[in-house]
Amino acid sequence: MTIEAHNLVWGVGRKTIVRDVSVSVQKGETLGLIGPNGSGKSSLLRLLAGLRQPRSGDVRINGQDVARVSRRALARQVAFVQQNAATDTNVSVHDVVKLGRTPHRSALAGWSAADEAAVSNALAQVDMQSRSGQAWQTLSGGERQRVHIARALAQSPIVMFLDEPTNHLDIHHQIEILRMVRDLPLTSIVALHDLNLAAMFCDRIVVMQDGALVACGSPGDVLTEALLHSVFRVAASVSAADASERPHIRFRSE
Ligand SMILES: Nc1ncnc2c1ncn2[C@@H]1O[C@H](COP(=O)(O)OP(=O)(O)OP(=O)(O)O)[C@@H](O)[C@H]1O
Repeated sequence: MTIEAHNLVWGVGRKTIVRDVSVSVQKGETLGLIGPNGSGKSSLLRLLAGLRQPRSGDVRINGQDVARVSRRALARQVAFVQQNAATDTNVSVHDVVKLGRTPHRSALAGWSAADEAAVSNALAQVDMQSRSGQAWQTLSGGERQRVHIARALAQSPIVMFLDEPTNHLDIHHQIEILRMVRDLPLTSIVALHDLNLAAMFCDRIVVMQDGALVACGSPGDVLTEALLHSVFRVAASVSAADASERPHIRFRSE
C-alpha cells in the first residue's frame, strides 16, 4: 500500500509545526523518520495517518484521500502505535490486544476464532504470549510498549505508523521489534531517535528539522557526517558505506 503526501502544512495558532512536507512511501517499505526533539516527527506521523487534518496539502493511501475515508474504514487499514500510550488500568494484557480487533467487528458479531488467532499471533510476535492474563498495570514500561505494538498488529493493518516504538525497550527487544516491523508484509513509517537502529532497519530515512523535510534517501545517502553535524549538532564518524553495507555511526565526545 503506497502513501503519498503532498505539501503538508500544519500548525497551532500562529505557529507552523509542519512546513510544506511532501513524501511518498512504497508498498512494503519501512521508512524511518528522524530528527531532533521538537522537529515535527510525531506531528507528521499523525498527519500521514489521517489523525490530524493538514492546513493545506493532502495524504493519499493507495490513492484514497485519508480526509475522505471514514474513521472505521481507516482503522481497518492503518494502525498507529503512539509514544507512551495510556490504557485503562483495570484490564488484562489480552483485553488490551483485543481492542485491536474493534475495527473488524460488527456490533452484532461475537468474538470469533479468527479474532482470537489474531490476538494470540500478535502477542507471540512481541514475545508476550505467556503474559496474556497478566494485569496491564503490573507490566514494566517495555512490556507495556510491546503490548501496544501487539494491539496494533492484532488490527491486521496494511500500513503501520510507530512513534518511537523502541522507547523503554532493552536492546534485544529494540532489535527484535524493528526486525519484525521490517519483515512484516506492511508499509511502515517509524519515528526513531536511535540513528544506528534507523540505519540498520529502514529502507529509506526522512530527516526533519524545524518542521521541514531536509533529507530523504537510503541510510547511506542520508546519514552523513555533515548532516549529523548540521541537523543533530553532534560530531560523529560514519563508517564507509558502500551499496551493500549500511552505515554505522560512532559519536565523538569532544
Ligand atoms: N498541539 C500542539 N500545540 C502547540 N504546540 C505543539 C502541539 N503539538 C506539537 N507542538 C509543538 O510542535 C513541535 C513539534 O512537535 P512534535 O511532537 O511533532 O516533535 P517530535 O519531533 O516528535 O519531538 P520529540 O522527538 O521530542 O518526540 C514541538 O515544538 C511541539 O512543542
